[in-house]
Amino acid sequence: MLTVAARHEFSGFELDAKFSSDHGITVLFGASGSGKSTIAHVVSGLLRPMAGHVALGDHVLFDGDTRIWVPPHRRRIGYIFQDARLFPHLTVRANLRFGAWFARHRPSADEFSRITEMLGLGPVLDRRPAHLSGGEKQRVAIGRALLSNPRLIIADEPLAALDQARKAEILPYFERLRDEVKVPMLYVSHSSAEVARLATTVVALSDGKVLRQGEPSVIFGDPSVLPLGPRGAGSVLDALVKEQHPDGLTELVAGGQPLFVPQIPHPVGGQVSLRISAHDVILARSRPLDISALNVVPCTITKIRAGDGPGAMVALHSAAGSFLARVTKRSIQRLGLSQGVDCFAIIKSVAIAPKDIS
Ligand SMILES: Nc1ncnc2c1ncn2[C@@H]1O[C@H](COP(=O)(O)OP(=O)(O)OP(=O)(O)O)[C@@H](O)[C@H]1O
Repeated sequence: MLTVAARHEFSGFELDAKFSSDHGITVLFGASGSGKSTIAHVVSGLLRPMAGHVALGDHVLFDGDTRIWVPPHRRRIGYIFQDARLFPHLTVRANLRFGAWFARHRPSADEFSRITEMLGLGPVLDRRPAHLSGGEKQRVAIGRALLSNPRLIIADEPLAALDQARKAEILPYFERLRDEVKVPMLYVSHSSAEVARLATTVVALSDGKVLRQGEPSVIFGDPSVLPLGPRGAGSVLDALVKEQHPDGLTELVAGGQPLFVPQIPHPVGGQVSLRISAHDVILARSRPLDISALNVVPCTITKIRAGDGPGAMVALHSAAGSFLARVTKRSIQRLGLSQGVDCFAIIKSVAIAPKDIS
């Protein structure tokens, strides 16, 4: 369990954040300048805050009152940066071993091959970083962090420097890390799509403070937690794969509600979480007939939040889970939408891309 309470001031910025996280991936999520990296630095020991308390389990890393301060190299924290930061003159194998050596850990041959296999690094072990793709470099950085036998891994925007194709290549490795490796991870991101796929817990930050903490489906179903503005908003639903249809669609079921998406490779019975962008949801007061969209979900409006511009965010509750819909204020008025009103959310199947499903 990671417990963080930190207060710090830079000129013009005040951090006053408190949260705790347990297993899996805890994502620090917020707009640029909200304090994500500052918190990561406090936890890793790169920054000593003015006051607070940081502990990993019963291991106190920092305590302002009792002046406990464990230096970074003694914290047993593996760090994954935006750029992989590998040693250019060392092979992949030597880079991986360096992580272990630096942490004074001697991984067994078994541990080494389990981790290199999990990250698909077998074929590149004898190459130098100059001969690796951006995605491969980042996989080596993940392996190096894991081989240092860490109590916690911090990944600071690990996908930010990669193009879309490389991002898609790396995301499944982080999913495997979350699901198969028992080391908890603190993951810094401002991409809501990334958060929706990876997060076990989201800590939403704004102006150096924790707005809310919770599961992604709860955080993204709340229109008041939009640190990135409406464009990044979307909800996360948990669903089961029900059937693969021969016309290229996969049928999911969420809380008894069928949802059709473009075919995904998951087996029938498998569990997935899917991100639905608030922009891809249309609202209707009555069930629309003769409509091309395949997903029509009965909902009740739980909250409406109007912005300064023409748009508004509508939070909806349905059997499938909580949704967000981005509509205009004019539509809200025209349809007579308000809290407690029943309506139908319409989602185009093709709006849910495979990258939004994990
Ligand atoms: N060493 C420093 N000295 C002065 N100000 C700093 C320092 N480090 C960070 N800040 C300021 O603190 C604020 C929070 O920065 P931080 O890097 O934690 O944000 P972030 O959420 O990680 O942003 P981004 O997504 O852009 O990386 C910013 O206003 C930044 O300019």
